[in-house]
Amino acid sequence: MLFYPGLNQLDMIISVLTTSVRPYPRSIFILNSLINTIVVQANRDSAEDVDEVIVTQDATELYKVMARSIVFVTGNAKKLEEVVQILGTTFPYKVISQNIDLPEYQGEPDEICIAKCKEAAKHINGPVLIEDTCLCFNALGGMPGPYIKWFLMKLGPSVAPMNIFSIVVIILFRGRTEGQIVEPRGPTNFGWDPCFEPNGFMQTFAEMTEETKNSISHRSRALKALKDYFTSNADSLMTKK
Ligand SMILES: O=c1nc[nH]c2c1ncn2[C@H]1C[C@H](O)[C@@H](COP(=O)(O)OP(=O)(O)OP(=O)(O)O)O1
Ligand SMILES: [Mg+2]
Repeated sequence: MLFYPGLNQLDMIISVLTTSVRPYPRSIFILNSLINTIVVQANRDSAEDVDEVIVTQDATELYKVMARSIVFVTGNAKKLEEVVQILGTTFPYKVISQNIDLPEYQGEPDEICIAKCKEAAKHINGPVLIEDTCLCFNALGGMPGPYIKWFLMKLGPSVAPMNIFSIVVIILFRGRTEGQIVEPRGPTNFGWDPCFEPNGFMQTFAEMTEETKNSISHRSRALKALKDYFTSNADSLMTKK
């Protein structure tokens, strides 16, 4: 069961993240018992797409490893690249990626994230992490916000200068970076990066090094909150029923 009625939204999402102990696609878990029988569990028919094989003598250890995995569901390769970089090696859960183009929902950012998370959890049948990015123009009352993807597709990364802020909601951890919309400068390989100049910087996101963008971006701020939370609660979350 993925969602529990009666819990608040954050608890619901945390439940999605922590309660399943099923094996995930692209991983094979081998329980190598003391009498040397081997049990292989996988979600796929074939073992060709396997990312890693975990061998353990101990069923408890196996379930711990499985319970510590989260599938990041996104169709956006650049997001994945940044999330992996920002979370680094100290995040207490193993992040496995799955390329699924989830529906673009309508509504407030939190509602969109919850709908997207439920849909992702249906595909994965286990703990998932999703992200939805909003680019909000103050002068337009926050629009296009979650609909920025369609604006980008129709207009490209070039929009009239005006004050904006951007919000990323990752699960329900939020990160926000304020800045200006400027004439596009820098590489055009990631969304609206060329036309977003964060306050206090002379460069657009696109012109910055990855390290600089990742030190101030909406995404890194949301992921820092997520990481802090999961790092300080790793043991209790892992055993939460
Ligand atoms: O740091 C960023 N810098 C520049 N552009 C960005 C950034 N982060 C998201 N973006 C773009 C991608 C998409 O055009 C829209 C958000 O839509 P959003 O639904 O969150 O992303 P998506 O559909 O590409 O991937 P996903 O499969 O995770 O939903 O803003
Ligand atoms: Mg999307």
